[in-house]
Amino acid sequence: EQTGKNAAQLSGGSISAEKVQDKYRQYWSFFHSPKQIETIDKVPAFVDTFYNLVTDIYEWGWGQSFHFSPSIPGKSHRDATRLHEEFAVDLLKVKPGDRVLDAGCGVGGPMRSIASHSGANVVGITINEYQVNRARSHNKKAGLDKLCEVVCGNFLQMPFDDNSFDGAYSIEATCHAPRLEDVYAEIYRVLKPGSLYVSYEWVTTDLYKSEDPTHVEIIQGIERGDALPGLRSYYDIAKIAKKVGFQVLREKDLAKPPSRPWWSRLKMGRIAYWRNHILVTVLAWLGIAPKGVVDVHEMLYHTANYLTKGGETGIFTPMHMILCKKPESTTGHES
Ligand SMILES: C=C(CC[C@@H](C)[C@H]1CC[C@H]2C3=CC[C@H]4[C@H](C)[C@@H](O)CC[C@]4(C)[C@H]3CC[C@]12C)C(C)C
Ligand SMILES: C[S@@+](CC[C@H](N)C(=O)[O-])C[C@H]1O[C@@H](n2cnc3c(N)ncnc32)[C@H](O)[C@@H]1O
Repeated sequence: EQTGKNAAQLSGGSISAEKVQDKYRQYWSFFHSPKQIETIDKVPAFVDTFYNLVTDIYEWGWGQSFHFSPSIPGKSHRDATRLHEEFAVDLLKVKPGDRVLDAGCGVGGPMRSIASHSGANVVGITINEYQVNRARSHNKKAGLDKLCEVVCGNFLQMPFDDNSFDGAYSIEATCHAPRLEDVYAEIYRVLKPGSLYVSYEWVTTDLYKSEDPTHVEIIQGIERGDALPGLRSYYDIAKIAKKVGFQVLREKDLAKPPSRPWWSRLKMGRIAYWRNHILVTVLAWLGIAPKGVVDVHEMLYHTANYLTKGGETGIFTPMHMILCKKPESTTGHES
């Protein structure tokens, strides 16, 4: 992580440099014609395009774990991130040698902490091929390629056998699914009976009021800057988990006090964003970084502001935790 991306290596993921700007326009066209985003089967391709555009900037400006965590006084962001990841796998009660699924693994930051902490074998899946290559290379560098495997695929139709995992987790990833029941049903299918699944969900909280235009603007800003087909309410998560057959063991918004704000890291970065903006603009002007990178960086800057407002107003959380169990006997679903 310390020797990660530098600005001169910014790219458009698997998109060739000259097409980055077009792909950025295509990304926005999803929001300009809402019908497209409602066409559920187009969402994975739209999410893939998004991650081609942002993966390098995320790694460069945030690190290898593409998620938030509550800040912890006296601890670095890196340690706070790792503890948030270890908390997830501790809930799963897996042992060394068990096989654990990471649904939506990014470039594998969480996978590596979780494998080292638990000794379990982690299999990650991501829709984005560029992330697969980055994750594999990081796993190798970290000496964790024996414990960590990465597969390119869609978590709505996973290339894994039924009942083949001893545990599963998803960190800030299932928010990209147009219908949460589809990804939860897939995770349910691949888990062995009696195994646990934990997810950190992006949701609107009970403070969100759909009749308040400021609230609507913040939530739309988050959706547009983060490739989300539509944020769900916290209220729907457990209902959907039960619908696909899970027993819900625990549910908690990990952002609520006494947790410290997850958005303070975003707020503190204001000066860094300006420095980054200048750097990206100069690199694009010199022809070193692809042209569209400047637009993508600007979009992320605005997204950071919407996310901060979502955190400050309390109408949004990126860490609504749900812990589920696939029953030992799977005949008949709970209502
Ligand atoms: C879970 C998801 C991603 C969450 C976060 C990892 C990212 C959300 C917004 C991102 C960022 C915003 C501002 C960028 C800044 C302008 C740039 O200079 C450096 C990178 C940023 C800080 C960037 C880093 C990652 C985020 C915090 C979603 C997609 C479901
Ligand atoms: C915000 S990133 C989080 C990554 C990782 N969990 C982390 O915390 O670093 C969301 C991830 O979900 C993946 N994803 C989104 N939709 C997907 C889909 N339909 N199938 C597989 N992966 C998907 C993205 O490719 C990305 O890797």
